[in-house]
Amino acid sequence: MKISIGNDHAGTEYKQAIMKHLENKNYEVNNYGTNSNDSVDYPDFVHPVAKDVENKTVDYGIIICGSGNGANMTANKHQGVRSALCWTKEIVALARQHNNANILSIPSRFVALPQAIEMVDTFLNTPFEGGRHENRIKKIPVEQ
Ligand SMILES: O=C(CO)[C@H](O)[C@H](O)[C@H](O)COP(=O)(O)O
Repeated sequence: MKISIGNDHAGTEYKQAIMKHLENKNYEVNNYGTNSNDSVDYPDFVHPVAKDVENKTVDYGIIICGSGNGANMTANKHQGVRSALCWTKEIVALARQHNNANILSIPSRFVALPQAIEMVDTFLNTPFEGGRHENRIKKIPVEQ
């Protein structure tokens, strides 16, 4: 499974730990940075992740910023992206089961690192339920 990951300065520490965790499990990970704690603008690091998901060159994206909101808003501007801002593993499970979320947005300043890692595992291992949820997600895009 291929995953793209991107973050701002508030997410660097979490990103590094999540990448290590994923690579230990043999996931293929594209890291778009940032890789330092210097202040940056989250869209510069989130758009590349969302483009990969939009173009289906990866299976999933993981994005991290302080509140998760800026990253989530940015990702959801891309066609076919369903990015979910989550702060518990239960919400993550629902985002996969009901919404077929393809990007997980983690608010690093509001969840502990072990919980964030647990959320990532839940995200990657929970299937979409389909059924009644299929029609609903088809209605999400604004008609052109
Ligand atoms: O974009 C955000 C809010 O939606 C993220 O939480 C950022 O990480 C945050 O705004 C960064 O804040 P800082 O004061 O510049 O560190």
